[in-house]
Amino acid sequence: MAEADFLGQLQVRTMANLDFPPQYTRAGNTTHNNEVHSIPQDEQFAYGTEMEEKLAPGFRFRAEKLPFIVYRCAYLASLLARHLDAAIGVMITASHNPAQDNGVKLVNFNGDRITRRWEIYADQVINASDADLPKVIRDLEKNFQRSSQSKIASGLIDNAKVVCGIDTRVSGPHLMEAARAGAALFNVKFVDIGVVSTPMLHYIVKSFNEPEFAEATHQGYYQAISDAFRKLYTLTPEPKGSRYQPELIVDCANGVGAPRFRELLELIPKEMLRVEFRNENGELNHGCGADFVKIRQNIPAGFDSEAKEPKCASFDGDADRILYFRAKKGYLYGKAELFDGDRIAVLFAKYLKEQLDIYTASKPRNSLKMGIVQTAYANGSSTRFIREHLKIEPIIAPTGVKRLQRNAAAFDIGVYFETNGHGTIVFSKHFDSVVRRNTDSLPTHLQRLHLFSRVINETVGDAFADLLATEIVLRHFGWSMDDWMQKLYEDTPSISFQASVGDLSIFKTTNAEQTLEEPDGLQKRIDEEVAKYKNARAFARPSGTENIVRVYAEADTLENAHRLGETVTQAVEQADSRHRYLKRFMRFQL
Ligand SMILES: CC(=O)N[C@H]1[C@@H](OP(=O)(O)O)O[C@H](CO)[C@@H](O)[C@@H]1O
Ligand SMILES: [Mg+2]
Repeated sequence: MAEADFLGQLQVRTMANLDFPPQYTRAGNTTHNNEVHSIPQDEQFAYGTEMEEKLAPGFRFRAEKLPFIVYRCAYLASLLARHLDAAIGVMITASHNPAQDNGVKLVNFNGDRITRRWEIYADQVINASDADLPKVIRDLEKNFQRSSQSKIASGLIDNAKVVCGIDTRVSGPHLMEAARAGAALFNVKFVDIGVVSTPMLHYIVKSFNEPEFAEATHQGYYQAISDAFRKLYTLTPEPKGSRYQPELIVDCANGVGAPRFRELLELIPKEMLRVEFRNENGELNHGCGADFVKIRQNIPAGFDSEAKEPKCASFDGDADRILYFRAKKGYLYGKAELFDGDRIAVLFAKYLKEQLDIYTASKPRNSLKMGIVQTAYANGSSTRFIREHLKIEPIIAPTGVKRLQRNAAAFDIGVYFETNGHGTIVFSKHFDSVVRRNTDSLPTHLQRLHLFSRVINETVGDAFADLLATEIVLRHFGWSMDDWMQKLYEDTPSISFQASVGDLSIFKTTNAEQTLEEPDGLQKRIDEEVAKYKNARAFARPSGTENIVRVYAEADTLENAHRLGETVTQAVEQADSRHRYLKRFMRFQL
């Protein structure tokens, strides 16, 4: 098409006569059960926030709000796809939240989150009134007209596409149609990849844009990860006296883990790994799933609480988090003993370090640098183990996986995990050039590093990939669950509290959220309390997702951790009331 024609078309298309399907407007917003659920213009939304990034970017609400939001988000994805001439992802999920909720987030060309600039565009597009939307869109498109035109004119538009996935919620298929309509607004190809885990969507988007990475389909993802697992398995003989068990039970949270992980496992022979599935078809995230297990420290629904089931793992609803657990001995009411994100991270790091040390011994000048990133919530014993036994200084990053990932990206091998089980490993270009080469000609330790890096989903934390990686490493060490619990470190007793406060903004932290700069005097009080206990640590930080201050405390015994946590919570609440009192007093004075 001649450039002038295209320009003409684009101008016509982006003038105010744009045709929006009424069911995806604010006024006509229609839900999956065909009810009109209008969204008033004064209801405003935030994808990210202007000042500070949201911890969980995207939109997440009751599903009935979402049709018009998904429509507009998919339009924005199509604009980005056209601008970059690349595949862009739209994931429709509300993760571990209740079944009635849903959400949407966009995935950039490389499998990463979209940039800040695009988060701000998302807010502009979603918050526009129905009447203003054509103008908002036209103004936005002006910024990209040149790049889109020159690519189109030179015939390079073929890579632009919107790739959309949903989780298992009933509202999903309807929202998929809203996304299809949104992408059609800009005539961009739409690829419906159906019910997938969030990490599969990230992986498939990256695969579309880097065809050498993997084939961009469900099967391509299964194939790439299971191939690496099988090859690594053959390079991983079990040590003498091994107590490793190649079987476990998985809590699927009644989510996407059930159908998709079953398919992945079809490519792994039963003698390598046997998985029994639980919670496949019930109510999503209800009494089960990684978030439930972590917060309640309870055995999920569908599991025998009498310790008959030795090795269990739990996914969340969209399978981007994983925890291992087993029934805690001696508890009648189904308490769970957790093998959390910290323990998984340390297990991976110990394995990787072992392979790396062999490499470094032979090539001292061409070393690969490994780092481990945790948050302040990481159990103090895990941090000490990393420092003292692995001889690596762990980095403590502020809460939110993207912040961990950013820190991890500074290393050749960057392991990052949140305690709640969301994490993965990222690898540098230098790692690629040294390790990800023709596998067969490499010495065993490098082959292992290569294959391990392929079992892992480096785009984002992935419950399936993290499970397979954990099993390989347990087999490598010949470890049972007992060994995994006892041979690394013993968790320091810890407890979390929530303080409800009037104004979150008076709590200002520094030092990766471990120290309070404001309100004045509060940190000094916390320090004085911590000093009263052995092996103790405590901090308070405003949550980034809820209107509460979270308090975390650790000490030599659970009773002491509890006492410390309680005192710190009281101190936080007192600081809050004092602030409220002063504010009222000041108003009175004026
Ligand atoms: C203690 C805790 O679990 N915090 C969670 C929670 O953040 P808060 O800022 O603590 O509300 O939600 C985040 C986003 O999902 C997650 O990354 C983080 O780990
Ligand atoms: Mg999730």
